[in-house]
Amino acid sequence: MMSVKFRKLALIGIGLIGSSIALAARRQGLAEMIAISTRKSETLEEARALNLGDIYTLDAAEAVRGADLVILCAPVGAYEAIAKAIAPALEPGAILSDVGSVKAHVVKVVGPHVPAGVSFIPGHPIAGTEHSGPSAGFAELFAGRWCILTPQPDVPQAQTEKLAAFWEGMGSDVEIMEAGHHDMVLAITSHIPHLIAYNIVGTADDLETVTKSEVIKFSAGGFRDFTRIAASDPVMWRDVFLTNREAVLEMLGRFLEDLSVLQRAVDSGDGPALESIFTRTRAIRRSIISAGQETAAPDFGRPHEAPPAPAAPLFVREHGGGDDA
Ligand SMILES: NC(=O)C1=CN([C@@H]2O[C@H](COP(=O)(O)OP(=O)(O)OC[C@H]3O[C@@H](n4cnc5c(N)ncnc54)[C@H](O)[C@@H]3O)[C@@H](O)[C@H]2O)C=CC1
Ligand SMILES: O=C(O)C(=O)Cc1ccc(O)cc1
Repeated sequence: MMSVKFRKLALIGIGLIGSSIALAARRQGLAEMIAISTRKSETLEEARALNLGDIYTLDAAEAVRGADLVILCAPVGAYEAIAKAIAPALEPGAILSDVGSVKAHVVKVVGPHVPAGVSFIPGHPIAGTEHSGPSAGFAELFAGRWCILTPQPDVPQAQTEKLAAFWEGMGSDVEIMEAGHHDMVLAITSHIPHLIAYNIVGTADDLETVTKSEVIKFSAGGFRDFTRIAASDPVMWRDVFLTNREAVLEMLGRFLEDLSVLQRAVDSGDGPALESIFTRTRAIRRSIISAGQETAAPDFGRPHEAPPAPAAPLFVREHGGGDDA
């Protein structure tokens, strides 16, 4: 594994992800100096009290001046304004990256502001929690987790390798992907699951026939898991759904079709259909576990192998189903 040390790492935004990068980069000796910039002075003071960096400033351009690695760690909706503000201060030879949960939008709004000679390599660590803010971070967050990089066409290979070495230094495995494809993959594996969690917790809260105290008192494991996800940061997730609209709507369409298959099976008392769907999904969960991807409790050190893809579509839709339905 290639080892790397950046001269000055600038983190713009210092919540869960920014603070985890600061802690991991310092622990692993991946940067000589860490500059931190936030929008609000309270957050900056919180970061200073936690001793997350070496330089603290409310001026993002000042943070990136002289930096050879700049990582945007704010909600995606703030990126365009940040890109405009830092563009004149970015040094030739620097790497500009980010950690946002969507990628095509980031390429679209940040890309036009990137000066010549700066390598723009958007990224996304597939690691997080439902907590937010500078005190939520921890150095082990990225260990054993994937980080997806989406290098832009004219970026020198050596720069991508340097950024990959940085993430590997924090314990991640790196995969290179095209931004639009990333957004499709994450829409189904992360964005739709969050939407479902926000919805089910809201629905349960709105019921008249079942009281709030009954929901709390009798919430079984499944519902509790949903409430954890539904506690995720509202601003960050608002921005995910505003900026990955197309991929989310495409996957949501598929999801709703499959949900109506289940609805019909319940309505008509079709036991064999229900059992067959549940048998397939149980096998998928077991294949993920046997590949070492998931454990019963959160485990930040687990390895990750892609689970085998199911051989056939899980749901048979009325119009015949199939991958391109
Ligand atoms: N929370 C998670 O589990 C994961 C989040 N991400 C991505 O990481 C990014 C940051 O997320 P978190 O650290 O979880 O959020 P967070 O809410 O913990 O932190 C965001 C930080 O950004 C800064 N900020 C907020 N608004 C800003 C603005 N308008 N201009 C400049 N700075 C601003 C503040 O310092 C704030 O503390 C997001 O783009 C998100 O999509 C990626 C992987 C996992
Ligand atoms: O807390 C959880 O279960 C998550 O799903 C964390 C997460 C949230 C957003 C991302 O873009 C990546 C990972």
